[in-house]
Amino acid sequence: MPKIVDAKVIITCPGRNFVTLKITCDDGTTGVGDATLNGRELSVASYLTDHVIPCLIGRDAHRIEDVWQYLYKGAYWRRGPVTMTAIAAVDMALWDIKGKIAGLPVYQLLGGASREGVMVYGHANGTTIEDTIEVALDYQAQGYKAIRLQCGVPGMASTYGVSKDKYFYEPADADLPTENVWNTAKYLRVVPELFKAAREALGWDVHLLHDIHHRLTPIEAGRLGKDLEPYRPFWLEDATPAENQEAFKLIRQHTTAPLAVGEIFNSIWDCKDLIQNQLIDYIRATVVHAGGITHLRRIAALADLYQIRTGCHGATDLSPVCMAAALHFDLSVPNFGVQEYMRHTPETDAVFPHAYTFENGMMHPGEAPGLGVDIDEELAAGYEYNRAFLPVNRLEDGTMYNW
Ligand SMILES: O=C(O)C(=O)C[C@H](O)[C@H](O)CO
Ligand SMILES: [Mg+2]
Repeated sequence: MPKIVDAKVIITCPGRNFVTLKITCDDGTTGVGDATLNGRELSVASYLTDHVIPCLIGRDAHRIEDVWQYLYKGAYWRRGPVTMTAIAAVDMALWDIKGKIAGLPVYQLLGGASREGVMVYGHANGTTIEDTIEVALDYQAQGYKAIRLQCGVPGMASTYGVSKDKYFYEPADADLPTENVWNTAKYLRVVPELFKAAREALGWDVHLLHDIHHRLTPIEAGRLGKDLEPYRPFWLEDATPAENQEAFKLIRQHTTAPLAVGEIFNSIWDCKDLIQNQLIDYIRATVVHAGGITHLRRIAALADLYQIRTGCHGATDLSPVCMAAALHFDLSVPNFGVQEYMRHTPETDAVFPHAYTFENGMMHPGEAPGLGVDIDEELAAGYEYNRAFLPVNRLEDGTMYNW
């Protein structure tokens, strides 16, 4: 058995913060797992270093399911983003080790490829509708088959999804949270205009997505869904906060726009009712925040019973380690839908050398044994942790709102 003899947490900031777990076995095999929880990074680092790593030393690295159950049930305090991100990091690292020892890419251990490649969507953003369309046209020219459209809202200084850079979206940007301002009525006017312009410019052969980022009430989301139906959206993402899973019933009663939710979910219990009542079409839970490959497969298996497909979150705060793990999962899972792909900066790509590739709107995890991604520790050490927060959002009268 490959015995775990060492594990450590590596924190680095090649343009943004990433937390990585690296596990070493007695035969020298190493595995990596992403443990990044945007804006709350150090809590997971401490959870791993102070509470998980001591329990890993001496264990059989091949017993992935047993280690998962040991960390989940053994914590007593189940679920929650910090716990589940820490478990995910261990899980990813153990799949990486198993693949390396077997001499196989992880997707082969998950049952092999169910498709030739993984369709990804890019994030096209701009201050105005025209700017956004220009970026979307560029994505289309690069071969993207699916594009998420986010534009500024006239009369509002800033909003989710619109960054200073056309191609890199990075919301965590300050030593303390930035304050955004929100006006639902203004937003509801601009998005149908954006989709109308996009269909005129991009045609009908490309999937168009939109992220509402938890900002509408269910009835407002129903209204927006109806307004967008003529433009055939691929999905509306995070239409309303999902703590109350029943809320999605109301949206469903009013629109046939497909619904995607789950990037902040951390366990199957967050989406059980949404799935079993067929209130969504895509589940966006991710490898890093929802308990690793092991738990995400369980969520996907439940979703498959109800013809719900996967659509994993893949923003820049999910490291290349998570991206690699997601691609192995995506390639193998029967009910794959789409994968988000926000490219990382060259500095991040250099710290995390990886085998995955992008070509013509499709990605592939590559054939390297394990996850096919590593961390260059020397390079990582050159980028010191830099505290950053996600923004907060207030209504125009100052009321705290959903970001
Ligand atoms: O990429 C997305 O869909 C997002 O909603 C981005 C998130 O705001 C971001 O990953 C939070 O850390
Ligand atoms: Mg989102």
